Formats: sequence, C-alpha cells, structure tokens
Amino acid sequence: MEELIGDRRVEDERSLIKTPSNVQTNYQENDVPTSTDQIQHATPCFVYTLAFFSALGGFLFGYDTGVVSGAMLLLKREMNLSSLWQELLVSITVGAAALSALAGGFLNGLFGRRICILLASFIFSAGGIILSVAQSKEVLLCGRLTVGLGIGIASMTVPVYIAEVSPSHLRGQLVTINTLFITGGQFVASVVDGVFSYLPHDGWRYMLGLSVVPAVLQFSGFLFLPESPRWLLQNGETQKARLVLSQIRGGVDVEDEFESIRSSVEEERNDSSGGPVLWRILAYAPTRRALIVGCGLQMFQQLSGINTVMYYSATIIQMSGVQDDHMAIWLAAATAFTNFMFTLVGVWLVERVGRRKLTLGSILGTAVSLMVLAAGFLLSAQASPPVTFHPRDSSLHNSTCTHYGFCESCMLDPACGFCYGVNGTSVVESSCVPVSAANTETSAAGRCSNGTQESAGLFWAYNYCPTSYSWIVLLGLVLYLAFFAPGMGPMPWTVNSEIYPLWARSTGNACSAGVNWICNVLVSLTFLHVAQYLTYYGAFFLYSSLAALGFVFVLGCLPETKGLRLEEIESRFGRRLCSCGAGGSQGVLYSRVTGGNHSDGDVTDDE
Ligand SMILES: O[C@H]1[C@H](O)[C@@H](O)[C@H](O)[C@@H](O)[C@H]1O
Repeated sequence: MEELIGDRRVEDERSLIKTPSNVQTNYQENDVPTSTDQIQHATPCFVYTLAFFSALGGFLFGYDTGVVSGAMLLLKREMNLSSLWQELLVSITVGAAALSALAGGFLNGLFGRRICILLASFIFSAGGIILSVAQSKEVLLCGRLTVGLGIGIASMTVPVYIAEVSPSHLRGQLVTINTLFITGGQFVASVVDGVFSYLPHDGWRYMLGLSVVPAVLQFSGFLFLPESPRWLLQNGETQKARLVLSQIRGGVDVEDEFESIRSSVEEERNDSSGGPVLWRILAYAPTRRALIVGCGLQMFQQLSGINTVMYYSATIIQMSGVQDDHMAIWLAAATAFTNFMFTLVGVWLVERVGRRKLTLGSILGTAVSLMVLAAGFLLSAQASPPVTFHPRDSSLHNSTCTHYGFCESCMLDPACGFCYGVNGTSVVESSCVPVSAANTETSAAGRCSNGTQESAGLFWAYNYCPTSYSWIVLLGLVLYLAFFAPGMGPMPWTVNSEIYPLWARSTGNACSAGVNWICNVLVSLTFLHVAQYLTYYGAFFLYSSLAALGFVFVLGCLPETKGLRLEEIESRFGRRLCSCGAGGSQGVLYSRVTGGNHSDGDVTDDE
C-alpha cells in the first residue's frame, strides 16, 4: 500500500516535470492546458526573485570569506599585525560561523526562515560597518567575529528557504544558484582586493566595508518577501501558508502541493514522540541516515581541500614564475573566476544528470586532480635547486635558515625564504635566509632585503621554489576547479536542503553546516603543519586519498533526490543505504519508488 502511494506521488510529480514529451501529450489529449501545464510554463518570476534575494546571503558568505586575504596584505602593514593576529582575524570568522550555524537550527525552528535571513543580513551590515571604521585590531576582531555570526546563520538558512519555496523540478537548480552566489562573492571579493590594493592607505576599509551594500539590499528585500509556506504550515498558520504558496506559484492551483505538505506535517505531528529534535533524528533510522549522508558530504567537501587550494592558488601561480604582487592578486582573481564559472556548469547540470551522478563524477575528478597537483609538487621537490651561496652577513649566523641545503626544505620553514639569481634557465648563487617579520616579500637581511630586483637578476621566493614543473601544478589547479566546482562545491548544500523531513530540516541543516565550518577551520589551521610534516606533495596526496574515500562514501550512501517533492524524499532513506553500492538495496529502493520506470531521465537513472 505504502509503495503504491509512493508510486502515485512520483507519477504525479513526474507529470509536473517539464519534458517536451509530457507537455505535448497533455495538449494533444485535452486540447486545453491543464493546471500542470500552466505550472510548467509559468514558473513565476516571484520564485526567481525569492531565490535571488536569499542567495545574496550566499554572496555575502563568499565575499566575507574571500576578501580577507587581500585585506590582510594591507592590514598587516598598516596595523602592524603579528602572524598570530593575522591568523586570529582569519579564523575567528570561520569559528564564529561554525557556532552560529549550529545555533541557526534552533533559531530557524523557532522564528522561521525569513526572520533568520533578516537577522543574518542585519548582522552582516553591522559587521561591515564595524570593520570599515575600526581603529584598532581589537575592533577588527570584533567585526570579523560579527560577520562570522552572519555567515553561519545565512549558510544554513538560505538553502533551506530556497528549497522550501521552489517547485521540485527547479529546486536543485535554484539551491545550487546559492553556491553560485558564494563563488561569485569570492570572485567579486578578489576583484575588489585587486582594485583597492593600489590605494596607498585605508584600502582595506573599502574592501571590508563594501559588504554592507548587498547586506542592506537583502535586508530591504526581505522586509517584503514572505515566510516559507512549509514553516507556516508547521507552525499552524494554515491560511497564510496557502496564500503564500499560491502567490509563489503564480496563482495556479496549488491544492495538490498544499495537501501533500499538510498531510506530511500532520503525520509528523501524530508520530512525534517528543524529546529534543537531534535526539529524535538520531533515534529514527531514515533521518539518522539522512544526517550521516548530509554531514558526510559536508565533511568530504572540506577535506578535499577546496579552501587550501583557493588560498594557495596565488602561490601556485607564483611558482609558475609570476613575481609581481599585483599580478599574483589578479591571477588569484582568475582562479576565483574559474571556480565561479564551473559552479555555473553545476547549475546547468544538476537537474539534467541529477545530484548523485554529478557528485560522484565531481569527487572522482577532484581526487584525480589532487593527484596531479601532488605529482607536480613531488617533481618540483625532486628538482629543487640546492643552496649554493652562504652570505657572510653576521646577522644571519644564528639563523636556522642557513642550515638548509635545498630550496625545498628552506621553503617549508615559514621563517625562511630563498634568494637566488638566474643565469639563462638555471638558478645560480642561491641562499636560504630569514624572511622579514614585517613583510614576507623581502628577506630580513642580505641581498633580497629589498625584495625582488629583477634588474639585478635577483629573485626572492617565499613559500615556493623556482621549478620547471610548475605547469603540472597549474594544470592540477585548473582540473581541480573544473571538477570540484560543479559538484562537490554546491551539492553538499543542495542535498542537505532537501533530505530531511520538515520537523528535522532546521536541525539537520544546522548540524551539517556546522560540520562544514568545523572541517573548514580544521583544514585551514592544520595545512601549514601538514605541509611541514608531509611536504606539499604529501599534503595533496593526503587530500586526494580523503577525496577517494569520499567517492566510496557517496557511491554507497547518496540516493538520487532529483524531481521528488520534499515530502517524498524521506522514503529514499527508509532502507539501509550505506552498506550498499549502486546496485545494492539502493537499486531495489529506487525501482520500488519509481515503479521500475526508467523513462525521461528521471529519478531512476542511478540503479
Ligand atoms: O560550497 C562552497 C564553495 O565551494 C566555496 O568555494 C568554498 O569556499 C566553501 O567552503 C564551500 O562551502
């Protein structure tokens, strides 16, 4: 019986999905457009407006996490920041995001999605203002903490809100647009960093303060936008929910959809055994499995090293011989742009190939490109130029840097850099010397204390070594972004927004977003140490193995949710998922739910 109902719902839903064949058949049979057809053709602009204003939260998430690297270059000079303070200013935002994402689950359940988005944009605006007027590093810290609180709430609320207001055939695409806005925010931040890095003073105030503009835009927009109809129904505001649903669907008949939400809310109410939501999620097998899948995806997203690769992109590019600082900033902007463009590919693919195939292809490609990156670093390390020149400067005698025999070991010590000359294509007269405490672009003493002096044939390499294998590293970087950005970038957010039943949605998303931010902090804080112990190629081999592990996880645990109504997705987690491969019990589950019909490239294609 249960299975029959499941079949009917999927059939109903499938007829709502726009495919040339079903639209045409309806017209031929009835001659009069049905309400289903109207839904197809009239995906109302209102849904896009809602998605746009919500995704501004994603933009701010991307902007505020991306802008700091460029701002830091100026801040450390103008505010005389020690490396501890620099690290604090970067990581406090991510740490605060982790905490507020976790708290966001509670706030979402209590006050609704709309209030939480309003709250996040208010916090973003406040944070931007604090940062742009800061006169001391303590105030800066306070501003960075504030924006972190905004990022955490936005990162878990926005995907949920978009998923809840979208029609199912567009849901994946619209939620993925939020990640497009995240990567768009990171790209805009890198351009803003580039532009304001030319200002002699206070460029960082503009960089950090500009986030107020989208924040105020989002706040003003959301004053007029509605609450999610699903949350309204769950909180007993039935009439309002019906009104909002029909407004969002452009006035077409929403009775079917409304009834399906209502019956699932009622079922949940009757089944509800009480106790804290997290406990109920863990105690009920389908939601427990959903939580494992959601948190696992978020964990593997971060463990495959996206933020390290993005952060490290400027150095990777410098390895290829770009010495000029401004040039490196612009090339880092090109990396962010590549990330953005490939996320766009994800928006295009998600409703065509589905979440599962997209994630599988993406994580496999990510693992392989991390291997390419690692191989590039390995070859560069093996060809690392030796130290051939030992300056007599007395201030260098006590430095550990002078003990290193090769550029590779010199570069792995954050206190040292490599000063070298070039004769044709070979490195000559190279020395390992301490880096200046105030500015990593120069050495503390010796020939490179004035930075790069290309006219004198002298070069300063901090954090990298001159190598002829840099093209392999560059290739690895581009491949990495091409594979990661369409799938592993957006899918963890998209999948999480849809796999939990309504009663568990806020808490489930809060936990998985929390896992994302915690793993983000872990990876970025440990990267330098990992690189020191394992060297760069070791670190990237490690990320590659973690991504490979992620592939196995996705293969065994992630069901396809494309095209299903939110209320139907719970059934996908009703059977054991994680012990099976694509042909295991998951395959059985798929054919039951879909009645074994594989047509239209719909929900069945992953058996
Ligand atoms: O999905 C996003 C995206 O991939 C970003 O580029 C990355 O910085 C974030 O950490 C991630 O959550």
